[in-house]
Amino acid sequence: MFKGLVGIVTGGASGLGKATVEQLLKQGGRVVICDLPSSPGADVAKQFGNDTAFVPVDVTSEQDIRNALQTTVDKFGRLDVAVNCAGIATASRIYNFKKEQPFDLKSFQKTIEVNLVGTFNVIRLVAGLIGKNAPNADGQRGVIINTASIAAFDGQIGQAAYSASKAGVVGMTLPVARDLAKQGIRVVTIAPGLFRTPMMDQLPEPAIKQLESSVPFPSRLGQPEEYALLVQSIIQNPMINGETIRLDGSLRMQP
Ligand SMILES: NC(=O)C1=CN([C@@H]2O[C@H](COP(=O)(O)OP(=O)(O)OC[C@H]3O[C@@H](n4cnc5c(N)ncnc54)[C@H](O)[C@@H]3O)[C@@H](O)[C@H]2O)C=CC1
Ligand SMILES: C[C@]12CCC(=O)C=C1CC[C@@H]1[C@@H]2[C@@H](O)C[C@@]2(C)[C@H]1CC[C@]2(O)C(=O)C=O
Repeated sequence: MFKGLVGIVTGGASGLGKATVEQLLKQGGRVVICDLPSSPGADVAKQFGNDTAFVPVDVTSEQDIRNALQTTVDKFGRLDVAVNCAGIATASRIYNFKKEQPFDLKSFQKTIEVNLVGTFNVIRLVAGLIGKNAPNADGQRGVIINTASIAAFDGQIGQAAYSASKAGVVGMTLPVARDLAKQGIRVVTIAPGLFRTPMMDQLPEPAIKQLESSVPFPSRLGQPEEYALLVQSIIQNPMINGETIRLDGSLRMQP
């Protein structure tokens, strides 16, 4: 279905990103996995075979993303789709009254830097390469897909930094889609609810069970493959643009 399609997936060594890489490959695409040098990205690429490459990147670095784009062109000749999955989850209350300690500013800045600035950095750089493609019959040159979170809308206690970073991704989706509309590049954001990934696996099982029971239906954590299926649908459907799609089993997070 995606024969000839070339994608970049940030955070592609783990969780939602890794499932996306697998789905794109299954559909006949070729994929560059971008993830931290400390990630298992090299092993993951080896496991997936010749239609993948791993480029160690920090999404906040311009040079790293330029290197990834150069590898994409050298190895696969073009870029059609970029999926932003790289992200970190942090938690802290705005003020700890017992310790008389305000939220650590560096931690806030780091969360914004990776989740928001990193996503922006990738979008602004991949747009140039996708824009070089010849348009299809519909005028489309490619698609950029971002990952926010339902925390962008229903931020819980302790999520000021994480929610702000993800709300920033939601907020820039429409203006960036408008910026790139003339070039025929679509921009869409997915806001996942609770998904079973290494990010979530850090929690003790009883906490996971409790989180599962909070999802109305289906009352379980989402599977990374279900996120990847939405990525596939977004790529396939040319009318989806400038929108954030919740993927959450109708969960609305409690305070
Ligand atoms: N798992 C969940 O329930 C949900 C996840 N999300 C978001 O989905 C995205 C993927 O999360 P998961 O797959 O669950 O997490 P994960 O922890 O399994 O994967 C995240 C990947 O991002 C990479 N990464 C982190 N910082 C990076 C940086 N500066 N540069 C490059 N790569 C970096 C990590 O090395 C890791 O491989 C994240 O943005 C997360 O905030 C959103 C809502 C729910
Ligand atoms: C903070 C949460 C929820 C409460 C808990 O027992 C453990 C947690 C750690 C992982 C967090 C949990 C929740 O806030 C939702 C997120 C932030 C989760 C990591 C990803 C997450 O599912 C998300 O981004 C949801 O939108």
